[in-house]
Amino acid sequence: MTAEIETALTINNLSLWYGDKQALDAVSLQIPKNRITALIGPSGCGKSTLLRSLNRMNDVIDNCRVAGEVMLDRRNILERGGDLSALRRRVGMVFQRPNPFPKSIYENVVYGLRLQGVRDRRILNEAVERALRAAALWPEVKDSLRQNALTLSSGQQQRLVIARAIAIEPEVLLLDEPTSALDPISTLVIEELMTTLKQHFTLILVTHNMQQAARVSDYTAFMHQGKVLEFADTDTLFTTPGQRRTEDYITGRFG
Ligand SMILES: Nc1ncnc2c1ncn2[C@@H]1O[C@H](COP(=O)(O)OP(=O)(O)OP(=O)(O)O)[C@@H](O)[C@H]1O
Repeated sequence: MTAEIETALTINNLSLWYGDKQALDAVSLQIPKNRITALIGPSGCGKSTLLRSLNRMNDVIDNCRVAGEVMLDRRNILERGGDLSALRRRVGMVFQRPNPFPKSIYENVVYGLRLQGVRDRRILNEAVERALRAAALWPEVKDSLRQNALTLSSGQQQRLVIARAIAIEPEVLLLDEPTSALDPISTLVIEELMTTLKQHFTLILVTHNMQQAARVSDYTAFMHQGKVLEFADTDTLFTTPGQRRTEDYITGRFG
């Protein structure tokens, strides 16, 4: 990685077990700031587990044990006793299926701000417009902010969920297969959106779609059986992979 690129998150020797099953095995990665990093690899290799570790979503799973460090600004976010809501304000997450709340478009976007105690109507209005513009949804919904979010199409719902995540201005946005439930046109809209969002946020994207990883990401980590086998800038990883397994996977020979 070139020297001028800052690091948003540093993962040191991260291992994770679900009961006796080891799902992550000594993962170390430096996630570049204001870039898109894709996590790819065959089903069950640990992509979602790694992503979910970065805002401690695995905490709720019984029998889940972690070792290692995830450093965000020189603090290990895995330390016990850390403030989880503060962490999730800094590291937001978007899931495979759009999951807006059954509330108005407006209330979805201001949800996190209201939790933080923001009441000033002007601040909330500005945040709604800013987040919806950033999520490329404003022109479509600006006249129907009081409409129930569940009346939107799935592609619009996913952009709304992204607006909800970015309204509280996290530093890192985790995206777990954010387009796998969408049609090709909505997928392209979200892919374009990701490339504009990286100006303000660090994005980490789990995807099964090799073309998507190649199209949108700046860096790619190839995972296999809980390990990161290869991490490189996306062009290098896709054109001249350093490992035989990476090559076999990206050319469709396994996985
Ligand atoms: N809650 C859980 N309890 C027990 N085992 C789990 C749990 N979640 C995941 N696993 C196991 O951990 C391993 C890694 O799973 P993970 O979902 O992280 O992989 P993945 O690469 O994201 O897979 P996919 O591409 O299929 O979504 C798999 O063997 C999976 O079965």
